[in-house]
Amino acid sequence: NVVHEASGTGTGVLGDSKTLNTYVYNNTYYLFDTTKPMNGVIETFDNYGGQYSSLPGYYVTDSGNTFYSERQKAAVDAHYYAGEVFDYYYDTFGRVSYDNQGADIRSTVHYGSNYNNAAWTGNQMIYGDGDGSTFTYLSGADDIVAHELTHAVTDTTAELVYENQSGALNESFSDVFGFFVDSEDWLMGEDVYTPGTSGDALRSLSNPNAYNQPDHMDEYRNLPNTESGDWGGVHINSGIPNKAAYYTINSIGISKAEDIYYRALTVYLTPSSNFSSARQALIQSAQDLYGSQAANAVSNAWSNVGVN
Ligand SMILES: CCCCC[C@H](S)C(=O)N[C@@H](Cc1ccccc1)C(=O)N[C@@H](C)C(=O)O
Ligand SMILES: [Zn+2]
Repeated sequence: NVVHEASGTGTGVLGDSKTLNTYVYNNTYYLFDTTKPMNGVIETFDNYGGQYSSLPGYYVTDSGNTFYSERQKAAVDAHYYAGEVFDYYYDTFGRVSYDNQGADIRSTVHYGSNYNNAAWTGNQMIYGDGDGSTFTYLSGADDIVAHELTHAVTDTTAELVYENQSGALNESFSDVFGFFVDSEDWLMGEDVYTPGTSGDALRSLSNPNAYNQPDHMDEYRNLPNTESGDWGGVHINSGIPNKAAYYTINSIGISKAEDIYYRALTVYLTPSSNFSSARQALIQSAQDLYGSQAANAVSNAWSNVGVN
């Protein structure tokens, strides 16, 4: 409520300064954003690598509403970018939080030990610190935050099963909306990937091959549906739908593409959708919204990656 709303400042993972929506109570400021519609709050926690508690951990607080410490950097970005992704879905599609019902958006930073990953647990986002070589704090990249929060959108809409082709689609939609939120480049995770090396990334939508992903069905990797098989290669075969998205966006533009991807995800896709049914869902969404020229562009994009 308004009497407790406050505006703080923080230093992000990359050393940048950000304004934060905070909450003040008993002279303590919390990373707790109550500014969004439908009473959904955005709240950020630190669980100290699980040393003292499981999830979510402890609210990130500061006595001066100034979140400048090294430890607070990951929380500053997790909090700020969660708000940015909320705003993206609300401003672009009118969607109120990931469930369209104003669900609270909860993040925990400093998860695990040198954890080179981030995830949606089914209830909240978690961000590792990285090992300092492969990754630095993973919440420092807005495309990663958008990737994880899009899993929550997928889980409340298409519910694409996280294995094989439906799982690769699940991963791809998270990457594609990561691009839509951070559409300055086709790279994924570049802001926090290999802090010692510039210009590289974990994945590329424009050139999946550059990071050992297939970009055509001829290169589809039939991996076992096990953890060591990346659940049938969900992070590998996502290169194919990612490349189709690259072609689609290049031919019809970001604005039309994001509407088509959102409609496919929320209206047509189902838990067991495969690449071919995703192609059909996107063609139908394009036809519904923008007619046959856009529908043909989508069809061509998927033909270019060998999916018909
Ligand atoms: C529980 C473990 C599996 C969860 C995988 C999460 S959803 C995921 O896909 N995380 C992203 C993080 C990311 C996103 C964009 C850019 C960089 C990194 C991911 O791709 N993780 C890779 C490292 C993986 O799990 O193989
Ligand atoms: Zn993912």
